[in-house]
Amino acid sequence: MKNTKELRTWLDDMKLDHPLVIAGPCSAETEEQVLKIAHELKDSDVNYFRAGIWKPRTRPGMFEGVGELGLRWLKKVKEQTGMKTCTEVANAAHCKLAIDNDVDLLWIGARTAVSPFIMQEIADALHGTDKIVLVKNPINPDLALWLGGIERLYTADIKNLGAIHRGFSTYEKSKYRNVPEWQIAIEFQNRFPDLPLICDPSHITGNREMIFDVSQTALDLNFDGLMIETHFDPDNAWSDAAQQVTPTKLKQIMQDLKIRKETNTEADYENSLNNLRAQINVADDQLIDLLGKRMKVSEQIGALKKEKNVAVLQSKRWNEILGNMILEGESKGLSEEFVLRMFKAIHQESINHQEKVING
Ligand SMILES: O=C(O)C(=O)C[C@]1(C(=O)O)C=C[C@@H](O)C=C1
Repeated sequence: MKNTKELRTWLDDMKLDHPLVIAGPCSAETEEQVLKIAHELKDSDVNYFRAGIWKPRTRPGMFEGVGELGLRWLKKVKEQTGMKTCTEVANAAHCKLAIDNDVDLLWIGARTAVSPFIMQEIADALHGTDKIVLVKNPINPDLALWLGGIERLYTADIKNLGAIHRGFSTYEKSKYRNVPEWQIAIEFQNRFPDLPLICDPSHITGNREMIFDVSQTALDLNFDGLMIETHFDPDNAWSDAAQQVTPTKLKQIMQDLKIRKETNTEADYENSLNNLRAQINVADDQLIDLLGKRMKVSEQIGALKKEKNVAVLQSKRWNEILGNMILEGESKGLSEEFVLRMFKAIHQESINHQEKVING
C-alpha cells in the first residue's frame, strides 16, 4: 500500500470547516439512552454518531454490549436526527450485521487490530465495501502491525479508510489510561500523510478532565478528527464512566479547541520561521557533536574497564548522573519524563559503545 491523495477523498468530500467529529456513548445501553444522546448531539459539529454494541471487555461477567438489537436503535438515530452512524466490529458476523443494517462507518478496535487473522477475516467480510472503515492502533506500540491491518483492508478493495489513535497499553503506571506515544502518530503521518488520522482522547486519557488537552495536542499534530465518548449521565454509564463527557461539555470542547492551519504562506511568518529553524539546526548539530564526544569518552572508560576487568554497568554512578540531570533539566524547564527518557537512551548507547570495546 502506497500513500496517495485518493486516500483522503472520503474526508475531503465532506468539505468540513472543522475536524471530523465522532461522538456518542461508549456503549448503547437502552433505546431511550441512545436516542436522547443523539438528539442532544444533533445540532453540533458531530458528523458521526457512535455507540458500541459489541464490547470487548477485559474480564468476563462485565457488560458486553446489547448486541444486534442496538443496530435498530442506530437506524432510528439516523431516521430521527439525520446523523450518520458508526459502531465497532470485531468479527465477520458483526461486519455482516452492521452492513445489512446500513451503519455508515465501522471501526475496528485495538484488541482486534492486534490479530492478523481477525483483521483478514474482517477484510474478507467487508470486501469491496464503500463504507468508511477506521482501524484503531493495536494495544501494543507496533506501527507495522497497525499499518499491516489497514493494508489488509486496502487489499480487499476497501478504499474509504482511516486510522484511530487511542494510545497504547503499558505495564507501568501513568497519568494516561493508554499512553499516547505521539512519536508513533508522527511516524504514521510521515509514512501515510494522506490517510485520515483521528484521535480518541477518551481512551487515551480514561479521564474526562484531560480530554480537552489531549484533543488540542492532537489538532496541533495535524490529526484530522476526534472521537469523543459522550453520555448525558457519564457517571452512571454502563462502561467507561470516567472518560465520557456530556453533550454540553462536548460542544464546549469543540468551541474552545484551536483549529490550526497546516501552514501559512505569509512572508513575515516564513522569515521568522526560517530564522528560528536556522537556530534549531545549529543547536541540533551541537547536540550530535557533543553526544559523539561523550561516546568517545565512554569508549576510553570501556578500555580502562577492560584492562582492569571491571563491569560495564555502574549503577551507583549512573543513578547519581540521573539525579543530577533531572535537577539540571528542571532548572532549564525540561520535564523529568523527558530527561529520564533521554538519559536512559544515552546510557544504553554508552553501554553499547563500551561493550564493543570490551568484547571487540
Ligand atoms: O562511569 C562509568 O563507569 C561509565 O562507564 C560511564 C557511564 C555513562 O555513560 O555515563 C556508562 C555506564 C555506566 O553504567 C555508568 C556511566
